[in-house]
Amino acid sequence: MSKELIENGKRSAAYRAVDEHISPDNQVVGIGSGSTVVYVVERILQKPELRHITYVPTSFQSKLLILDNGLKLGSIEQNHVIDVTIDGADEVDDELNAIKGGGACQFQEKLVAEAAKKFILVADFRKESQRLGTQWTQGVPIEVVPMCYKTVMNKIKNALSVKPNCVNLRMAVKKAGPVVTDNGNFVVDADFGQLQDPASLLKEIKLLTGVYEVGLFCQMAAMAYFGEQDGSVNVRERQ
Ligand SMILES: O=C[C@H](O)[C@H](O)[C@H](O)COP(=O)(O)O
Repeated sequence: MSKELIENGKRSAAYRAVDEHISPDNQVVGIGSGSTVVYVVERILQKPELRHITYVPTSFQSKLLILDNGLKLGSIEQNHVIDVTIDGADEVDDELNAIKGGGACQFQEKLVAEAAKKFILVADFRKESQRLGTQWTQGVPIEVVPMCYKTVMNKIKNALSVKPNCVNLRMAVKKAGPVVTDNGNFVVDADFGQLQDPASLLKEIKLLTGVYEVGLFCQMAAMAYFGEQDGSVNVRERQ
């Protein structure tokens, strides 16, 4: 798969979503995390009429993206109501359920998505599927409080109605030891194969003591934009 095709896909999805959902009437906009959202900010910067807007980040990466580009930074404490949040995804199904957290940002992302009147997903063609767990096979990202990571992993293996194929503590790449999130927690990736009922699985995992947030965003997005290999953008709308 050429990197150029993937980047073009991310860019075209992000540009279209900004064009259709962020307007000068907006006061507060949520900025997701990850590599696709970089193109969201790129498009915003091309529109001087969007400069007055306050942008609320969903991670340290997204905060830097806002600050380094001279946009107005806001916080969720100051802005409980957000006009629209645009974010990336690791996989999105037919009903606009999404797996998120490939970059370990799912907690703040969910917070900012929930505060938004409209939540929009942007992704390249690799993220589009009929059923979650088809394209994204690394597992559902689950943020856990460090002292309970072992007990949570055991409960995921033994106490849920769906048995996982494997459960891994996510390890850092350029640091010894586990990934540490922006909230000081660890991430466990639990592979359940294709998900038959993501909403029920989300509820079950969320109830485990020590779970901080689950990277399943069920029925939250209003629309998803996928940048395709031929340069077009496929738009899915929640029914
Ligand atoms: O934790 C990370 C986020 O959920 C990202 O939005 C997600 O991983 C998609 O990232 P990317 O746009 O880099 O594929």
